[in-house]
Amino acid sequence: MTTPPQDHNPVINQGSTAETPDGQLPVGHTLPDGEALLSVRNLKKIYHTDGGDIEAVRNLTFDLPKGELTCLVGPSGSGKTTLLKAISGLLEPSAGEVTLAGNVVTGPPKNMAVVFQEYGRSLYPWMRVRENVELPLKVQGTDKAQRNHVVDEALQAVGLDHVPRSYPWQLSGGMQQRVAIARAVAYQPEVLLMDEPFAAVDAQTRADLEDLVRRVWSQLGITILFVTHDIDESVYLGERVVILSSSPTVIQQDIKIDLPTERNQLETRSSQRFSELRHHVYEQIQLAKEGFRPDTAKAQA
Ligand SMILES: Nc1ncnc2c1ncn2[C@@H]1O[C@H](COP(=O)(O)OP(=O)(O)OP(=O)(O)O)[C@@H](O)[C@H]1O
Repeated sequence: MTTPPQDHNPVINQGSTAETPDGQLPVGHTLPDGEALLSVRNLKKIYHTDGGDIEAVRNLTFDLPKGELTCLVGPSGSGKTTLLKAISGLLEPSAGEVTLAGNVVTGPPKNMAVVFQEYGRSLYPWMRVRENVELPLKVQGTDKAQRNHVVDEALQAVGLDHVPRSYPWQLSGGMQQRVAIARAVAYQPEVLLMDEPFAAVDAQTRADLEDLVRRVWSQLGITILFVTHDIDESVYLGERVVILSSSPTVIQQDIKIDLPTERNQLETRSSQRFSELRHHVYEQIQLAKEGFRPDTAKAQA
């Protein structure tokens, strides 16, 4: 694997001193002007609670180029959801900013869609599958002919074109999550954020949904940021894995995943490279859990 060029000026470098495999990207690296679709700059989030302030995210910087599938992985409670909510405009950052296609995010942007873990709560039970998928397009004012076309395509993409008239509660958990993905895809977002979307489904369904996400990504060219605490999932899915430190979170490492674009649950997961990458990410998460912090390690160096 070749090490990518490191000539992007880091705004900040929260870099890890831990051993890393080839292909590690400079932490906190930024892309030249105009190359990033999504930019996170010095993002900080402090929750003010009765029990005191909780700093969840600390001065985090990274870029997502258009069309990349990136996984964010970190220990439980590290701040993954907080970061995703701030990126999606659902949570106001305490400092720093997020820009999407050059525009500062101050609320949920039109060209972004989010899929959450709780598919059961994200679908309207009184609406049929088709109506659920169609709803955001209706709200957006898309005309009926175009809506029909886009909804058909989205249902087909997730393999649910045979149940358009079912209600969500008539479907399995995995099928409901596919409806949520179809709805996000039908909306034709530039960026799709996914927050542990498969945490509540069984292992076999999870594997199918992972392949579905990669298929949708390669067919439609959407930029995807996928949050997970599952190390294997992050390596299998991502073209890049951003590892978060424990709370208050900073980027611990940023790794390019040099597995083939065509992935297969059996072959890819049993390949030597998958095992090496998985091993590396696992070690980093263990370090994070033990309290290793790239920012303090650097200060002490
Ligand atoms: N609404 C809130 N008010 C106060 N503190 C919060 C709030 N939401 C999250 N936190 C705190 O911020 C930190 C990060 O939480 P967050 O849910 O973002 O982590 P996470 O990595 O998504 O966790 P998990 O993997 O367990 O879902 C934690 O210390 C959490 O207690």
